[in-house]
Amino acid sequence: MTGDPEEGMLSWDESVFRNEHVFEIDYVPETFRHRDSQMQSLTYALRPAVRGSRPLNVMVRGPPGTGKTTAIQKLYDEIGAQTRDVQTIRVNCQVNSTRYSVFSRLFEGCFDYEPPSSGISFKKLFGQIAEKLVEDDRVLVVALDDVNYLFYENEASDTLYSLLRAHEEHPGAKIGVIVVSSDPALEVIDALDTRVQSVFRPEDVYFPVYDQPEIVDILHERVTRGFHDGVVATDVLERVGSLTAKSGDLRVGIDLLRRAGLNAEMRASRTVELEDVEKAYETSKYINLSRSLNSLSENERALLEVLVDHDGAQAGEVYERFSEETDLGYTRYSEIVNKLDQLGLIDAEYAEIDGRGRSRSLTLSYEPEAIRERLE
Ligand SMILES: Nc1ncnc2c1ncn2[C@@H]1O[C@H](COP(=O)(O)OP(=O)(O)OP(=O)(O)O)[C@@H](O)[C@H]1O
Repeated sequence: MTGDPEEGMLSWDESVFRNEHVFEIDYVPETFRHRDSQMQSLTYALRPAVRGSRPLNVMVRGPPGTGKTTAIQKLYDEIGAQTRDVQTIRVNCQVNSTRYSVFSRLFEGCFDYEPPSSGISFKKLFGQIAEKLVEDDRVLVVALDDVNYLFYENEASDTLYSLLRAHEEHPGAKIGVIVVSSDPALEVIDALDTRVQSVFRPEDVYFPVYDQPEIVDILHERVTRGFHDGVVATDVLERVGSLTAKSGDLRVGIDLLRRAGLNAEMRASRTVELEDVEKAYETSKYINLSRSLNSLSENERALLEVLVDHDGAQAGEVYERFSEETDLGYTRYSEIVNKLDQLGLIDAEYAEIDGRGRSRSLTLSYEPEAIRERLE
């Protein structure tokens, strides 16, 4: 960047940011407003754990970017400040999407090191975790964050069943489960096997999308902490709020602020202007898409790549192209189609084809170009 001594211009070693870190993905906000009733319900459910008893199980639901993960983090911090007798672990099911890998993560949380990489049976893995809990007389609270991913892999029922029946196979083991789902189309309870339904009666805690005034209020605090005084004027913040309210995903707003700040710096400006926000929105509005794409396996991405060039084609035709790229059979292919559909990346709709019965047509939910760019 070229230095410019003019009034209102940034010199090369200046920044509009006071603390850019507050816009990063892993930043835990100091204050957590507009979620009092949800925090109360969660506290109520987990209180028994602090007294050494098994807590109530909880089902947390709500669209992406509505504060579910942050609520769990806040709660875990509060519990940690109260007692050492509760082991709290958050499992990101986007990353750990099978029962075995969920329990590997629990093992790591309990022992502070990873389970042997040579691989031990699930039974052993589970046994060691349970033994450790009983030995240390600790209650385990497991949050299965983005649990919808376990459903997409057909692993949810087995995972929950093991967790919920732990005390039967391992007397004295006390485990509470918080399942967190961000898929509005997923009826968590209905999607579980009946054997799990009969033992899983969770407290329901719902996180609705924030409305625009709430979004502006929350983002105002980020602006104060993240930018120098006077960098973001009220009308600019209001614009960020209204763009964010379109999806209700707070991540869009946080990303928007950061990118708009960078755009201002690019112009060597001391203030963020509306044009910086509009330009940033072209990228920030896809933040959820980028997140979903990052969680995909190679085969899942390969299918999307085929679809970018065959948007709207029939499933059979797409399979032909897909099988040229991979050696997967039709059953596995169908499973991937279903997963991409559930993730909201594609729309797989049955349609009549003349004289040939029903077939699915596969349509991308985003512009093909937006997907192509983000797959590269
Ligand atoms: N009330 C709030 N106050 C301050 N920041 C918030 C608040 N709610 C959410 N955030 C911020 O918004 C971002 C998204 O929140 P979070 O990850 O908790 O959402 P989520 O509901 O778990 O999303 P997903 O379902 O996609 O995992 C985070 O950066 C978080 O810090």
